[in-house]
Formats: sequence, C-alpha cells, structure tokens
Amino acid sequence: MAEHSVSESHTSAPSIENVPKKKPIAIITIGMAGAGKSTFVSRLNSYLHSQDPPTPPYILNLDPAVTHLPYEPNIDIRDTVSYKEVMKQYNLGPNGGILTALNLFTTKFDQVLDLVEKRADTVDYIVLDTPGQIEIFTWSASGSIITTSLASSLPSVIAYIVDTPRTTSPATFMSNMLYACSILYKTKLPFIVVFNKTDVQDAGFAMEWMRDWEEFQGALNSGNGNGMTDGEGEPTYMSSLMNSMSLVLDEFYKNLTATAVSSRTGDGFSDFLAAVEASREEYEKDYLPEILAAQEIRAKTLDQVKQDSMNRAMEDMKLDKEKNPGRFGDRFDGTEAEDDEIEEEYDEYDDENEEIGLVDRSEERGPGEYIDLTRPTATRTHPTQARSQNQRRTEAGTGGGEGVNWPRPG
Ligand SMILES: Nc1nc2c(ncn2[C@@H]2O[C@H](COP(=O)(O)OP(=O)(O)OP(=O)(O)O)[C@@H](O)[C@H]2O)c(=O)[nH]1
Repeated sequence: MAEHSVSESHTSAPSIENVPKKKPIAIITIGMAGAGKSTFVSRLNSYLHSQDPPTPPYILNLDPAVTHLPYEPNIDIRDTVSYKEVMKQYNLGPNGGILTALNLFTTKFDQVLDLVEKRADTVDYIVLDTPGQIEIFTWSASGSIITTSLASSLPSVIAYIVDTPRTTSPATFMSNMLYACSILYKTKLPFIVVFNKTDVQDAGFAMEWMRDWEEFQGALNSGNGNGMTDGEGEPTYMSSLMNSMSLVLDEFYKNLTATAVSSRTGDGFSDFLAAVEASREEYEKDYLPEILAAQEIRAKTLDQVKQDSMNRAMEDMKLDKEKNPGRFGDRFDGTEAEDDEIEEEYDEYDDENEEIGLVDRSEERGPGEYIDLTRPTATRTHPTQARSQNQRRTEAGTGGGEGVNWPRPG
C-alpha cells in the first residue's frame, strides 16, 4: 500500500516490516465556490480506493455550510460547529458565519491533528475539503493556522481547483491566478493548480497561457480580452494594468505545477498524484527547513505568552485569596508548593475546556464507507453497515445516501 523509503545500508537488506513508512501527505483543496472541490475530493477518494493495492485517504471536511457531500469524511466540521447557530449567536450573515465557524473549529485544530497523526501509519493521503470562501486562506487567521499546523507535522501541498470552463476569458483567468498567487505567498507551500472539468473544456489554452506569456498577451489584446481598446483602438487603462500584471504572474507560474483533470470522468488523476509525489520532495527540500525555523521562533514567543498569562492567572488567584480568604481555606500559603498546586488547577481547568467532542467517523462506524459518484445507483455492500452515518443522513433527508461500496482506511 504505502511507498517505502529506500534504505541506505548496502550490507544488510532490511526486511519490509523494518522499512519506515513514508509520512502521509496532506492535500489541501482550495478553490472558488463551485470550482468542484468536493467533487474532486470524491473522485480522488474513488481513484485511490481503486488502486492496486487500494490506498484509502483520510478525509476532513472543513466546510461547515455544505448540505451534501459526495463522499463520507473521516472528520467533519459539521459534527462540531453549527454555522447556523454561529450566525445567530454572533449576528452574522452566511459568509461571516462560515468564517467564524471555521475560526472556532481552528482553535481546537491541535485535537484534529492528534486524530490525523494517529492514522499516519495506516494512510498515505490526508485530504482536506474547504469552503469556497477563498478569503479564508488569503487573510483569515484560521486558514494560516490550518496550513501551518498541518505543514509543521506532515508534508503538505495545496491543490488549487480551477473551474476551467469558466476561466476561458483572459480577465477571469488572470483574476483566478491572482488569487492562486496570493494563496501561494500566504501559505508558502508546494502548489498545484488543478484545471478541473476538462470533460467540458480542455485545459490546453490555460496551460499555454501559463507557459507562453506572449500567447496570453495575444489573447488579452484580441477580441477575447473585452474592453482592452477604446473607441479609437488605443489600449485602455485596464489593458495596461492587465499587461503589467500578466508579467508579474509569469514569475509566479515558475513556482507551481499545473495539471488538468475531470472530477466527473476521473481523467488526469494519475498525473495529479504524480505531481503530489513531486511536491513531497519539494516540501522536504525547500519548505520544511523554513517551517521548522519559523516554528522555533513561534514556539519561543508562545512560551513567553503562556508564561505571562500563567503568571497573571496565579497573581489573580493570590489576590483573590487575599481578598476572600474563606474561599480557599488554608490551602494556599504563598509557598512554591502552592504555586505548583495553582498551576495544576489551572491546567485541569484548561483540559476540561479543551474537550470539543471531535468525532473520528471511521472509528465510530468501524470499517466505514464512502460514496463513489461514478456509480450513483450502486448499493451498499458492507454487511455491517446497517445503520451508518450516511444512512442516517439519507433518512434525515440531508443527502449523502448514494452508492456506497468501498471500505474506509482501517
Ligand atoms: N462537468 C463537470 N462538472 C463538475 C466537475 N467537477 C465538479 N463538477 C460540478 O460542479 C458543480 C460544483 O461542484 P462542487 O464539487 O460542489 O464544487 P465546490 O467547489 O465544492 O463548491 P462549494 O462547496 O460551493 O465551494 C457540481 O454541479 C459538480 O457536479 C467536472 O470535472 N466536470
């Protein structure tokens, strides 16, 4: 199932059991609303299951507002945060609700990582589906917390999903690429642009525009780039701006890989996985050292902040005792032992408030299932799946009850 790293020793060939397994790679799918992220994740899931031997991924759904998922996630943000409740409580609209729900979830992302790390020995791919609110990854704190914490513990790559049929105009193409560019510079992770929906529109034009700056300029200045010339045939302000920006983007294209897929037919997924594998090397060589250095600096700052707040909390408790001695009885007397006791109490409080009831659905449901969108009418085959999460959702009318036929990662 998993690929194994090659031993450097020439004297004693290690047995297969002793060869350490490669860490799984985290694939973070990001893209505009409707680009096809969930369908892509679903197809990737089917594709990996259909490999010989199968390599079922571990899937996280981070979209709190999705009503129907064409796959069964192992961890689902909707089990933990209700974005509608968040909207009510914080008096927000749908976008603010989604963003805040994700922010709340992110505060406990270390627990999510613990669950993910538990599976690190049995899976090769961790796949994240994210909301279409792309600004989460360009300016919101939760986006960078998610990407940074994942990338600190696992090789990680961004799969930026593009709706190819909607990107044939040079202006739309460029706006999509500018988003991609800002995500790349914000996350600083290996980046794969995935031109999706190639069953509807071939991605050759986009690949060409990325490869050849003059081709793109040509398209911009032709009829394709509407509004590029004024009534007298002179280039407009828009035209000059886009020309300059396309030069900037030309630099950006050098830092990324592009692949073309159809999440509907499954075309191009082997190329996509080859690009993911190449990103693993890129991550280890270029990204990991930077992440570790940044992590060290952050850890020092964090320790300082923790120590400060601990000192403040201990001071407060002491002050409380002075003001209100009856509350603590004779327990605290200003000694070092007392400080330890207060610290322990503080930790206990912290632990109690850490619990958020995260569910690993694959544990809850034993050998679970996923939905293969290629066979929407297929029937459930696992004999123990009498009343799975998926089935309950179907009964509740919330979707997710289509053809189910693959085991989840054990
Ligand atoms: N023809 C075709 N349609 C696709 C493909 N991938 C996705 N779609 C369709 O595009 C629409 C949006 O797909 P989703 O997977 O829901 O897109 P998303 O990016 O997750 O959307 P949000 O959750 O709103 O961000 C659906 O109608 C899909 O069936 C594809 O490769 N080919």
